[in-house]
Amino acid sequence: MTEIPGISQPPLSASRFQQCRDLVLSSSPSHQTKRRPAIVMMESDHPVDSKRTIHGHKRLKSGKHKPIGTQDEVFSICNRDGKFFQQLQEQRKQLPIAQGRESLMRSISLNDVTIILGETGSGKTTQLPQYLLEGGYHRQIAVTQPRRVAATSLAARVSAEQGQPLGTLVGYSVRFDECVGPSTRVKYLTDGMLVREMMNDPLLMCYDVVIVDEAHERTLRTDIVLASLKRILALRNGSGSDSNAKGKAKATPLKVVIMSATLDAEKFSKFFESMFSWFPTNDDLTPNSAPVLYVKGRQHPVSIFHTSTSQNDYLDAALRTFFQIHVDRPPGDVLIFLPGQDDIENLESSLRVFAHQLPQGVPNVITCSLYASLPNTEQTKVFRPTPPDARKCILATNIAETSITIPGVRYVIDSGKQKEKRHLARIAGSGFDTLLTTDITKSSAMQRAGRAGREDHGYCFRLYTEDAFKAMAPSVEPEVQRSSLTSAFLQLKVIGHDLDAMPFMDRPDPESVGSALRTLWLLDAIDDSRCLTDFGRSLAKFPLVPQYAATLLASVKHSCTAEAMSLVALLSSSSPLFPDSSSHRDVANESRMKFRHPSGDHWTMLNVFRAYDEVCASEGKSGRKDWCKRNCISHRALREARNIRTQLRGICERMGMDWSLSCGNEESPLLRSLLRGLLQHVALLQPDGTYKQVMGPSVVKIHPSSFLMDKRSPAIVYNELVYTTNIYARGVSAVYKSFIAEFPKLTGVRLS
Ligand SMILES: Nc1ncnc2c1ncn2[C@@H]1O[C@H](COP(=O)(O)OP(=O)(O)OP(=O)(O)O)[C@@H](O)[C@H]1O
Repeated sequence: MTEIPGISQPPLSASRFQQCRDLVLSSSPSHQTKRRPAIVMMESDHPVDSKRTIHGHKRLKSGKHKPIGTQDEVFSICNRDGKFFQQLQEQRKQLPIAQGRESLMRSISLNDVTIILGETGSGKTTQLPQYLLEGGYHRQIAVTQPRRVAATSLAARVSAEQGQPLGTLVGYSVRFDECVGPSTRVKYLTDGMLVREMMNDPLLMCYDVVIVDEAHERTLRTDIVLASLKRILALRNGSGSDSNAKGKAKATPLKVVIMSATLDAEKFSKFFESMFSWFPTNDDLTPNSAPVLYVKGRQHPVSIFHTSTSQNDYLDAALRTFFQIHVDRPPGDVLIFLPGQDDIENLESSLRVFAHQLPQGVPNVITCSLYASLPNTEQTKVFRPTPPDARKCILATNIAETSITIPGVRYVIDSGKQKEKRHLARIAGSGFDTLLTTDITKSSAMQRAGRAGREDHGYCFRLYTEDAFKAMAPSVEPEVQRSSLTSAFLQLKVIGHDLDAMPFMDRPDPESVGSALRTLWLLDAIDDSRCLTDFGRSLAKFPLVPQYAATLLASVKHSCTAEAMSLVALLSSSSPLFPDSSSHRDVANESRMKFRHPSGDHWTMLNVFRAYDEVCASEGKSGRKDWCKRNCISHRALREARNIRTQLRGICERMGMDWSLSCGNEESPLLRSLLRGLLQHVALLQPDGTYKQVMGPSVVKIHPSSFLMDKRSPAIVYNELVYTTNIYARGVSAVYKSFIAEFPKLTGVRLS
């Protein structure tokens, strides 16, 4: 892929923005201090592939802002005789990939592995599965995506293109949500769900083709899929060591396609080339390379702008750039990439304030957001049509970066920042997860730009200089080298992989490997010889981190499964139950106090959940929301937790567990179950009032937000550590030392 060289072109015309900004900024105390000039943007002289643009594509007359692809809409447009269906077929023919259909199909039929490098918007993700479907692959085709919003929206779009309701011919499968039927042939699923499927079907026998899309993201699950596919190919297509599997599987070879717009194609090709030297082979096996095919061109060009100077405050820069676009540029929605939820919420409230004060004649602004912890129903709002007299502004994290098309988006504002999860395996015994705000990579920048220009000429405004772009790392460090490996290793054990021999594309960090194996051993998921135990197999059945799955399984022994299910659902929710409210912390603390339980945070959380369940029984949607608002509690977290609890109940039922076992208000059974999962998160009181980890070197303090009454309890269990000025334990409950003594793996520890 070519880098975009910079040139100096006139900046965006600033005059009208200046006028508008003066007007709106004057009302905001935080922006009143000084007048800043409009951001000066330099346009790149090579908009993304304008020369290779294929013209002739028209924006749909009837569906100018139609949210093609949202689940609600698909059912109404799946009429194959309808005009809309015909228009979609015309659109399909215009996509650059259509010209290469024959050669793609030929390459896939001749090779076990094909690597496709195609520009953003060339049609890879939506079209290739349909070509395969129409080209005689009779069983299922899996298309993996790193993110759930991409999997669900793509399935809906492709269903519409096939003229079928979603969940029939084309479906999706993501954690806690599935929409497939007996006739489903194309399944869009997250890479994590494919790993889950391998736990029941290690050779993926139900699939003819597995397409690994957006492989450049190198998520942990993508890397596991890639390594597993290598093994599966040897067994299904070659002559692996497992002769039984070979007999059954050879008649049904598997085709693998790896796709991305910004891939280090050579690295992937080499990875698969070494496939047959890695596995034992017979003479009849012809070494098979992985050809790289390039899909040239995109439908519409994207003009790229960089700021002329670096911006210290990307939120302020995004705000000004948005209004600059809004006032100066023709219609089209705006997609702003920001690192995280906090930034999105901050910018959204500023945008709303300023949007209310726009001069007459300037279109309205509608804001909506898109981030991982937003419930599905909220996420799909971004696909809704924008009224003709308004401009939509979507504030998103990098979950909107790859694969998705948001109809109507013509402008992208890229902050150049992202949140990156890192596991610091060397810290605090069991390791420690942290979220850092970091600069994005070149590959991300190109993907972000690619979200514009899906339906028409697009524009991408980067809030960083061209030099900063050039200095960016080409691609992201693989997640396997910076994430906790505990859950992934448990899944690999269940699939039957030998961890030491697993052909990862990049070797994981040895410290993280050690830390993951230690955690699995402590949980009794693996034995002293590292073999998977029955308990470990049961843990893997839950879509939870193994620690919380262990708590849930232990709750049967302590007769508190109903409470444990609610607690782990809350702990697994992606939003915190008690959001930080620095501006009115005292009010928040006071209103939450009525749920306080003397034993600490876990029972306090449970009290909230119980009270919310009662509210749900008597109140409608708005009553529930009001109740949460009054008590300064996150409605989102509770709603998500209720959904997770329902899923867990289903799994418990399938496993023959009695989920109705309740301990009432007796606190010990739940705390003992919790301890079973969080053995590595136990600390003992020291004479100076701090706590020393039982299984790690760190001295920790109880986080100030904790509801624990006795801050000098002899022993505590906690959910996580946070690092600020000190190391704090967050989500804390007091436990008896006698509980800790119940665990033989902790007996080396002096408890008195
Ligand atoms: N939900 C949708 N609504 C409207 N148009 C869509 C939708 N999904 C896809 N398209 C159209 O199909 C084109 C190809 O999309 P597709 O996702 O297949 O491209 P891609 O090559 O996989 O791009 P990327 O690498 O960015 O995912 C888009 O540029 C857009 O014009």
